[in-house]
Amino acid sequence: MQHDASDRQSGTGRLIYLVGPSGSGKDSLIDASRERLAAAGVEIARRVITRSAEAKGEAAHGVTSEQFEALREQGAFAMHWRANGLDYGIPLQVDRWLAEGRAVLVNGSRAYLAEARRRYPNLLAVLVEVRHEVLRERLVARGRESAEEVEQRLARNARLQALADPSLHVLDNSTTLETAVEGLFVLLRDEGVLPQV
Ligand SMILES: Nc1ncnc2c1ncn2[C@@H]1O[C@H](COP(=O)(O)OP(=O)(O)O)[C@@H](O)[C@H]1O
Ligand SMILES: O=P(O)(O)OC[C@H]1O[C@H](OP(=O)(O)OP(=O)(O)O)[C@H](O)[C@@H]1O
Repeated sequence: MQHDASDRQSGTGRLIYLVGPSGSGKDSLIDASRERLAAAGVEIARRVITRSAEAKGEAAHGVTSEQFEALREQGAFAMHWRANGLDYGIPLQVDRWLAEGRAVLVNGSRAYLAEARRRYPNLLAVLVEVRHEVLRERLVARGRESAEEVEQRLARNARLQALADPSLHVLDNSTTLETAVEGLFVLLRDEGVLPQV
């Protein structure tokens, strides 16, 4: 049967919707926080992406466009969007975790934020930000995209920055990853996702 996530209740758990420009450090922050998040009972959604399997530095599940389309038709995704010439899907498992009352962290898209909020009205939106000059350096240093793709990502960032959502909680990752991890945990405690220590 085909599912449409908009038909479903979002459950009682809290969705942590992490966004930010490509290269701002979302994946790095998630990786660096993984053990502490697990210990705190926060689940992390594994994205499905039509990115080639050789792509470096990605903890996502890589599929072909045909496989992605088949999964979408089967209703395998709680959310999905297209950006940077790629399809991204968030597995339906997220809704099961939320229904169990668990907090779930998702590496999301800024362009999809309004739709995500419509589906999960109590989501916590967190924006990972870095200074502009740092962003270019990090994208180039990551070495995953071509020079043209890096420019396209920077241009997309400039466009999306203009649409900044005032409800976003900003987390700076211009300095060390440890500082950003600490900031994430402070935010999760301040927002009541995790208990105060
Ligand atoms: N605080 C940081 N200091 C230095 N390098 C970082 C930091 N955070 C991320 N990076 C590096 O920047 C690049 C982009 O990070 P990544 O996590 O892939 O970003 P995103 O998932 O947002 O696209 C990677 O090469 C990563 O190792
Ligand atoms: O609408 P935007 O906020 O621009 O986001 C669009 C997509 O780009 C980012 O993924 P990307 O493939 O760049 O993954 P990465 O940045 O985590 O490597 C982000 O995780 C979204 O899936």
